[in-house]
Amino acid sequence: MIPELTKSSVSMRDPKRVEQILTSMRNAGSSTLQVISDFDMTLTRFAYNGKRCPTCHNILEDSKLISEDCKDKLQNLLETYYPIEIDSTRSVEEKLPLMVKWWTEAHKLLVEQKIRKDHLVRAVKESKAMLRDGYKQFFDHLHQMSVPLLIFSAGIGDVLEEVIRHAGVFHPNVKVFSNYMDFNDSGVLRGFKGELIHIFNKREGAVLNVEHFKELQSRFNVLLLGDSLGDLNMADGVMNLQNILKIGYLNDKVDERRQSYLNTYDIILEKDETMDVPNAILLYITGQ
Ligand SMILES: Nc1ccn([C@@H]2O[C@H](COP(=O)(O)O)[C@@H](O)[C@H]2O)c(=O)n1
Repeated sequence: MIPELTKSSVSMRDPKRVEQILTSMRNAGSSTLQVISDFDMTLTRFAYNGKRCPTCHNILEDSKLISEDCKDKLQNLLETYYPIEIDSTRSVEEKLPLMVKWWTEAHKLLVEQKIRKDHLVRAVKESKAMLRDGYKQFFDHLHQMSVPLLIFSAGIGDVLEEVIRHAGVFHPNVKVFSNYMDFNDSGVLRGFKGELIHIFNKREGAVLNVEHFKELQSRFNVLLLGDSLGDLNMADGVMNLQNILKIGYLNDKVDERRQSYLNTYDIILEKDETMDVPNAILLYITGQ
């Protein structure tokens, strides 16, 4: 049906069900579709030439905007909490308070650095952040077909926006839910706006943004892209949901986590740094 689904990186728990969902979504047409995607390590690459690529937080951590002492502290936090984030032996209940602690401590350290809003452009430009291969086709196709793309990220909204603006794909059909920085009148970081979004509270974030989903009521078919089990809840605010196809990038600790991803995502992409499969699926659904 879609040749890319036979790639060696692709696994499916129930290929027949995937086929049924795809047929249903294609028959309903692109006017009924919305795409909801995570950002870090889903739209961005996990690794390039064997080296880890940065998340939104890492872009700041690696930049000249942060003192060496602060870099060490943020690195310690990463080394402590990232292994917990991806630990398949711990429950979400056990991880949740630890994730809140990680995000809260990291944001406090960033605020202490008195980061200037007008320096973010340069930090992104000088960073090693990379969108996945095929990103341009993904963003441009959704734009051409007027399909809304919601990027739902526990990263930093201001940095995320700059990454996609820098790549020339921040089209008007893109909306972002994320942690946005709060700058004072002089353009200096003084905190973060609204409720904290971390990887395990995207359900609450989705429900809080009811107005967005109300506007998209007629788009009852959802293509969801994520890289963590927390991303599975990103579509919880969608109204009149009829079909949802969940694609999960499995980037790290692949053998330990394969079964839980197979149980929860419809399609999993193991160590696949491309947008080939989402792009092929979008072309199919939109009848191109
Ligand atoms: N201080 C931090 C906190 C989180 N991260 C990573 O960011 C990712 C969250 O962003 P999504 O777009 O994937 O929702 C998450 O996977 C954390 O590993 C970080 O790098 N530093």
